[in-house]
Amino acid sequence: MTQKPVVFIDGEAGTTGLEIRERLAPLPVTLHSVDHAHRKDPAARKEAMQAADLVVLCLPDDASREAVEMAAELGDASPRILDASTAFRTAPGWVYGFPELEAGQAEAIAIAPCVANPGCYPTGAIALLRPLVEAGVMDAHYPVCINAISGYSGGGRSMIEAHERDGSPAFELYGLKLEHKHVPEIHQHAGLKRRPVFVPSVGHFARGMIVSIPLHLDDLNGNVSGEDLHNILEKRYAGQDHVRVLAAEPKLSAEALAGSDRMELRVHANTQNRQALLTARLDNLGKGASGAALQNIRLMLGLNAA
Ligand SMILES: NC(=O)C1=CN([C@@H]2O[C@H](COP(=O)(O)OP(=O)(O)OC[C@H]3O[C@@H](n4cnc5c(N)ncnc54)[C@H](OP(=O)(O)O)[C@@H]3O)[C@@H](O)[C@H]2O)C=CC1
Ligand SMILES: CC(=O)N[C@@H](CCC(=O)OP(=O)(O)O)C(=O)O
Repeated sequence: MTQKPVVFIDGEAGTTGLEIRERLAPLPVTLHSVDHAHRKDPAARKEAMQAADLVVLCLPDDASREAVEMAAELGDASPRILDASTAFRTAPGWVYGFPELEAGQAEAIAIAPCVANPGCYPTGAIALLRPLVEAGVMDAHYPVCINAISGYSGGGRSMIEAHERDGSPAFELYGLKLEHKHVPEIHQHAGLKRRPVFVPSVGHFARGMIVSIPLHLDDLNGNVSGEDLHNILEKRYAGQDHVRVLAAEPKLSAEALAGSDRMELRVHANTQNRQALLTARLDNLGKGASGAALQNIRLMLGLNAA
């Protein structure tokens, strides 16, 4: 009998770590943990890394960078790494953990030593934009503006605690310096040459997300209709379990996919006004974090039949 691969989740008590742990429970892997009291003890974490085939980092960015340095010090005993933070998503040498990104991406993830799990907002934005840029319909210099709303679990333990006490706003725009940490990732992996404007917001609901991108159809190439955009996305994601391209709806609730690992893409168009709105709906903790992490873990450990 072959041995089960050993997985260590560094940050397993956090919001993302706990969700990954739950999703791993039914899979043929051995989970290696560090005693809660020692969860920030570098020596204990390094020992756990040494015992693991795969380390999943569910930590703030700086702690992730430290963990990667720690793993590198193990030399030949260094485990493979899946990082859920923002730290390495545009870093050379790291594979971007979005299996649906393009042909060959899932295969690249399967053999990569280091994989960066995508951000929640970028997952929606890149899924909508990249196929249009690659099809030549959207110029890479198009002035893209992205609006998004997330459930408060997107802000991790501290934001969850703040919202679950009294007094958190029902709806809040943030990132108003227009330098949110996800912009470089969207810019690079969507294939854009011009930096997009990104306006995130958070609502007083636990989980769920909508990313929406308004477009002027006359500023796209090839005199395209909303139906053409839908067809490009539909063809691109045909056969993908986690990404569905669906018909436009009159209304969208951000919470509808809470608890799911799927993402829904739609094109809402007004033919007469030559305008369209692209939308991606997902769970920030599902396809936006732990669900995507599980897709990557399965690929990295060859567990897709399990
Ligand atoms: N929440 C979300 O929707 C998403 C989050 N992510 C990313 O996942 C990562 C984790 O986020 P999230 O789970 O939300 O955050 P949380 O704050 O909920 O969890 C972070 C965990 O890391 C622990 N931790 C902090 N510093 C260290 C350290 N030096 N060594 C070991 N453990 C440490 C924390 O412990 P303690 O609480 O005791 O300090 C906590 O358990 C972040 O990089 C985030 O960007 C990615 C996609 C979506
Ligand atoms: C509501 C909220 O605060 N959301 C977080 C994004 C979620 C996150 O930190 O995760 P990833 O970078 O790993 O996707 C933020 O805007 O910083």
